[in-house]
Amino acid sequence: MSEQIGLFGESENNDANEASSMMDVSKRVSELHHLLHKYNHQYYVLDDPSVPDSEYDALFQELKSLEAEHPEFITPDSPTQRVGDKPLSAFETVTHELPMLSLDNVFDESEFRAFDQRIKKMLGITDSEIIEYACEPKLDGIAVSLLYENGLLVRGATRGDGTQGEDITLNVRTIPSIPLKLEGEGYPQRLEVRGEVYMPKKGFNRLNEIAKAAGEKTFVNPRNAAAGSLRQLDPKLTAKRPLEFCCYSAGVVEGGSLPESHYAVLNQFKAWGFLTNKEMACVQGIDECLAYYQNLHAKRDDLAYEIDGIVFKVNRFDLQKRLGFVSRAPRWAVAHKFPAQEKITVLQDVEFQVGRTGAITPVGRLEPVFVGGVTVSNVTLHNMDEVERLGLMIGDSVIVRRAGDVIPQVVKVVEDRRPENAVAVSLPDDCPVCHSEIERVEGEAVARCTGGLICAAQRKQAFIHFASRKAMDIDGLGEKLIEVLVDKNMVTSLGDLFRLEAKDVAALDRMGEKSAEKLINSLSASKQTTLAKFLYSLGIREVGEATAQNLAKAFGKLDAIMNASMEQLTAVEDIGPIVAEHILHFFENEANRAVVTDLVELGLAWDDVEVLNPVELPLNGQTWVLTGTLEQMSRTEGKEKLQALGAKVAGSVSKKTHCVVAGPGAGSKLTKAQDLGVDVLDEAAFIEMLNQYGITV
Ligand SMILES: NC(=O)c1ccc[n+]([C@@H]2O[C@H](COP(=O)([O-])OP(=O)(O)OC[C@H]3O[C@@H](n4cnc5c(N)ncnc54)[C@H](O)[C@@H]3O)[C@@H](O)[C@H]2O)c1
Ligand SMILES: [Zn+2]
Repeated sequence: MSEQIGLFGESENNDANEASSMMDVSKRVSELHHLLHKYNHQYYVLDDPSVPDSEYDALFQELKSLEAEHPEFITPDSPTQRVGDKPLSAFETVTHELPMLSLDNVFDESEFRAFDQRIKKMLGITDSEIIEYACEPKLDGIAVSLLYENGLLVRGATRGDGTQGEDITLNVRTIPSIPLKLEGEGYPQRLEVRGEVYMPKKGFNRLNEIAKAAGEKTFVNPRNAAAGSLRQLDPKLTAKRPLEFCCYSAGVVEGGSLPESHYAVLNQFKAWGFLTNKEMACVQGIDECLAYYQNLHAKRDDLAYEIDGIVFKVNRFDLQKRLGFVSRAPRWAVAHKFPAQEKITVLQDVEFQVGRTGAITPVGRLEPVFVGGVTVSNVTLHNMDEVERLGLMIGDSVIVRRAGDVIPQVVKVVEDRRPENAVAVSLPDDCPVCHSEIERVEGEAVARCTGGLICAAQRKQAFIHFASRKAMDIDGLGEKLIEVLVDKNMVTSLGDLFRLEAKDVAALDRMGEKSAEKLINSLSASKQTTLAKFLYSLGIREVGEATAQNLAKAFGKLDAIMNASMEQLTAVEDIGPIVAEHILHFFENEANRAVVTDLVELGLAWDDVEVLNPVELPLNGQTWVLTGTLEQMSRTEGKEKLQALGAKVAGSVSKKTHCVVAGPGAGSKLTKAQDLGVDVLDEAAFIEMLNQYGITV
């Protein structure tokens, strides 16, 4: 470059430009060193990467091309010159007798063809000649070396920094596919077998489900799960993890010999009891390699384990020997990577959707990102527990994963990229569709709209349930007809059904005068019902037939149920605090009450049943929230005491909250209470109040 600039003769200016551009390069190179060292440490040592591989690979490629243009910046400690990272001293150190290297990557066909050409050039063969390649899936796990002496497994080690790894003998011994003793005969006295320890997808999903259910940290992907599981200090933990080992090369060989080609060696290993990959093949030339790549790419999602590309190796050992190595990788092999399944993007917003059953689902709006073969711009965040578990804020950079046909997921927040103006995600107080209050029952992950009867998002479901056989049993009013009536806005509220006129119904597709007449008649006949059926037909959450009957028997009158307190409701057979809370929420909603009144005015009727005497309680009609840690009692105990006084205990603060009890460590709920001007009690004041009502702690 300097020569060229010199030729143009614009020396002074260009020298200055060049100097400053060299400064820029130098600065960027050291930035890249810093970042890649950090990511290496997180990935190889901590088994907890903060960025996806695609991000790492892009930075690595950037450094490689800067170094290619400016070789003066290549230093021995550059990440491009090294393998992995030095492991921690938690395990004994193993010095590899032969270094364990990495692989060069290519990302597209032209880079791959360039690799083939480079090899041919080095071997001094013409372009028309063909090289034999061994093809294997690139298993996404962790490289392991196994040493056998006289056929017995004597040592297992991680790759570490390629020169020194960790002694994980006790851990590898727990992996069923690793033979403790070689089968058959003819093996060298000392034999090092290398391969990948990985976690098949099924086991990975199960492991994460268990962790999620326990509210624990989940693994981002099977690779990190495998690495984390293998490097447990307690081999009993490793033994519980579903790990597999698949061999892919030999290391040290003494006191014996191996076949002359890579493919033959792997087949020999298989005969000695190792698992080899079923997909491996030996092909002639680059075009067959590309066909193999396409074929396996198409099968990628159906494989039982995760792969992130294909490894192609020159099959003949004599050729491998002539090609040799560069600092961190052999020249005779390359990994052709698949498009990334994990990418970083920005969470621009979180919106809340209402499902057919009223479930409120937070949905992340993403800066569109191409991942796993599609552009993803929305991602379900499932529920608020999940949002909290991930620690998500709007504005965050997040890792989005889309593997196979599994729906895209946010798997992690890239914490050190959180902008200063990041905004907490909070559940709205009201349903975005009908503006009814959203309830989030303590202990339940899913929040719901309480406007069951009036919420357009839930309307069809509400009508279908209302008309069903065990509810109002309206003959001739099936799901299809309901869909049409709702879509045409002929009914919006349940009462509208009884205002339908035969002539309007008869005008609908596939309805004649006769069937319209029949429908109107059965609607009118259904009006005489029982209190239990009527209650059931309202579709209150978790109020099934039996609960509806118990309610009817216990209260006798609809009014009494509509105004019942927590204490009265939980006194009813089989009604616990959660169901009681659903009933309370339902009838607290003015719109729901209006629908019920409308139906009664339209003539829905039933005979009264004998009544229980209601009890009045001091906190009837009040909603309380507990947050932070209580020291004199558990949160559950606090909740039970409040309920015993007739209060409802909710999981989130809204303007309808009567009072918040805040212990140490209270966070966003306390802030929200203060913002809304809701009363706040500390634990001492709370206990004092309980005492006043005769409840001792
Ligand atoms: N996300 C991060 O922060 C982060 C950090 C460091 C590295 N990485 C990822 O790791 C890669 C570099 O890791 P690497 O140095 O282990 O190299 P590599 O994964 O690119 O390739 C070498 C490794 O491939 C594995 N492998 C799987 N199947 C194989 C087969 N059939 N034959 C031979 N080897 C096979 C072996 O473990 C071997 O050590 C990067 O490309 C990047 O994607 C990510
Ligand atoms: Zn709603």
